[in-house]
Amino acid sequence: MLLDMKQWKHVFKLDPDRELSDDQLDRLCLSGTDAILVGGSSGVTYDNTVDLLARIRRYEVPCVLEVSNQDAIVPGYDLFFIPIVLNARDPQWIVGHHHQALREYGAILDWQQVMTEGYIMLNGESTAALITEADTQLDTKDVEAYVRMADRLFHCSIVYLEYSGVFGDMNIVSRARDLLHHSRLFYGGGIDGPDKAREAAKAAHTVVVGNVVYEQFEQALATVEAVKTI
Ligand SMILES: CC(C)=CCC/C(C)=C/CC/C(C)=C/CC/C(C)=C/CC/C(C)=C/CC/C(C)=C/CC/C(C)=C/COP(=O)(O)OP(=O)(O)O
Ligand SMILES: O=P(O)(O)OC[C@@H](O)CO
Ligand SMILES: [Mg+2]
Repeated sequence: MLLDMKQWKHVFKLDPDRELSDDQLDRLCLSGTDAILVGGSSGVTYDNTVDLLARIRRYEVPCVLEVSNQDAIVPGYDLFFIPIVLNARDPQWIVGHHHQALREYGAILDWQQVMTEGYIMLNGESTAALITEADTQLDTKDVEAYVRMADRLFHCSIVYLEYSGVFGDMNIVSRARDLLHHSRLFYGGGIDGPDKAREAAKAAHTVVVGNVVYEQFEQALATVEAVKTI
C-alpha cells in the first residue's frame, strides 16, 4: 500500500497503554480520519503495540507506528515514524536510541516505510518533554531555527510541533508552516474538540488528536469533521 502522508489533515494518536472499547475503536477507524498513529511516551510494550495493531487492522484506515521504545518495534504497520527530539538535552533522544535500533534493524529495513519526525517539544510539563529533558524555554527565533534545521538540514518528512497536553500558540505554528520547503507540519497538543481542531488545522498541515479520545470521546470524534470541512 502506498500512502501519501502529504494529503493527511487529521490523525488520531492512540496510546497502546490506554483502554478503548471495540465500539470506540470502530467509530474512530470509520470516522474519516486520515490515519491512526499508534504511540505514547510511557508504558508502550511489544504486546500492547501488537494488540492495538491487530484491532486496527480490521479497518482500512492507514495505521502508523510512532516508535518510542526499541522493545516495541512491531512489524506489520503501514509506516514507521521515527521521532528525533531536536531540543532534547540528552542526545539519546536525538541519535542514541536510533543508533542502537539501526544496529539491529538497519540492514532489513524497508526505507520507504520509514519517515523521520523532527520533534520540537514546547510543553515542558509533558511526559515526553520530561523524559527527553527537552529545553522548552524557546523564543520564536529558537523555534524557527529548529524548524529550518528539521526541514532544510535534516530533510525530515515531518516537523512536529509538540505541545502535548496544552493548546499551543497558533501564531508560532502558522509561522513554522510558512517556513517549510520539504517537510510537512504536524501540530499536536490540547485539541479538546472541534473549535481548537479547526484553529490548529488552519495553522498546520496535519493536526494530531490524542488525549481527548480518552477523556471526551464524542468531542474527539467531532474533530474529524471540523478539520475536513475547512
Ligand atoms: C522488520 C521491522 C520490525 C521493521 C521496522 C523497523 C524499524 C521501523 C526500525 C526503526 C529504526 C529506528 C531508527 C528506531 C528509533 C528507535 C527509538 C526508540 C528512537 C527514540 C524515539 C524518541 C525520541 C522517543 C522519545 C519520546 C517521544 C518523542 C515519543 C513520541 C510520542 C509522543 C510524544 C507521545 C505523547 O505521549 P503521551 O503518552 O501522550 O504523553 P504525554 O503525557 O506527554 O501526553
Ligand atoms: O494528547 P494531545 O494533547 O492531544 O496531543 C497529541 C499529540 O501531539 C501527543 O503526542
Ligand atoms: Mg498523551
